[in-house]
Amino acid sequence: MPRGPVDSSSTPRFAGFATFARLPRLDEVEHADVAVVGVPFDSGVSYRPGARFGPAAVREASRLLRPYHPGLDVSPFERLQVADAGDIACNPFNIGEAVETIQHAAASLDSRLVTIGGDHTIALPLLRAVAAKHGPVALLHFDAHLDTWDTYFGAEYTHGTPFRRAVEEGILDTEALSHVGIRGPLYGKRDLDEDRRLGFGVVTAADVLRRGLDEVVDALRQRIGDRPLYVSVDIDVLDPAHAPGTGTPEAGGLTSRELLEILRGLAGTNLVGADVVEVAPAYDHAEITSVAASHVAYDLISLLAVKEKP
Ligand SMILES: N=C(N)NCCCC(=O)O
Ligand SMILES: [Zn+2]
Ligand SMILES: [Zn+2]
Repeated sequence: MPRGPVDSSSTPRFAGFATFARLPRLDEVEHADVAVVGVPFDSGVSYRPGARFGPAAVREASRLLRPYHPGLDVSPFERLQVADAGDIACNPFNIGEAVETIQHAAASLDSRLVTIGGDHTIALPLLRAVAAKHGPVALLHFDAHLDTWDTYFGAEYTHGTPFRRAVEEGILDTEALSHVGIRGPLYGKRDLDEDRRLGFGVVTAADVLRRGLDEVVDALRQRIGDRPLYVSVDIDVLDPAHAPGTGTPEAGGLTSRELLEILRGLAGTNLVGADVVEVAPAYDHAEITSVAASHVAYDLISLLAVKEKP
């Protein structure tokens, strides 16, 4: 029987250290099927800094999560041993070194990972670690931004470039790459052409509105099939009204309800790892963004649990 969260009906949920969802720490359990790990790194950002404080904010906001997920009909912490692995400590002054550190720390954890960022740079080393175990993976990328740009100021590893690097490195299955929630001004039309050339399909934020959730989910599921799937959620996929606490906000985004419904539509896919990135609490209000991110992480864990359902 897995060790679950602290019981909030006997110990007030606002008391004690904040682990994700009040789960045990990794060193308190023998083995974890799923580990929640923080990566407090934001040296790859192109605008507002502050996502280094994301993991701590999401853990704090996750105190109110409860153990049963009615939408997916699963108690994820009963079905799987889930534990909080703490933070990967990486060099804030050397992005290349930080990328290596994150890759090796992720690879050394013997659990499926749900990672809390940190800026989007961290998706690259996380994907490297996943691909080392599963081979090239399908990618479902929720974001306002393509994040397939080439370089910023000549830098290869930034929060706007992880998925171009990942395609170049051959760690993504280029038959099954999708962005969801794309919107906002670009540098030029070429951005879209190059993104398409890399193999990505785009579901814009407007598509979610106009085509509707069921059609979007069906199209995404068809593209994913039964391939091993990595889900990367940049919280700025949400409208700034739903996620003000982020570094590169863009108007016209998804509601948190739409995002959670799309995630729930992924039940039964072969999810192998996920991240939630770009929570920058200094720009947040009333924990709007970190609450949304904690629910996204909870849904991702629940998807992993549903997958294991007999
Ligand atoms: N990955 C995030 N959040 N943002 C990328 C923005 C890149 C830019 O400044 O154009
Ligand atoms: Zn973004
Ligand atoms: Zn991003």
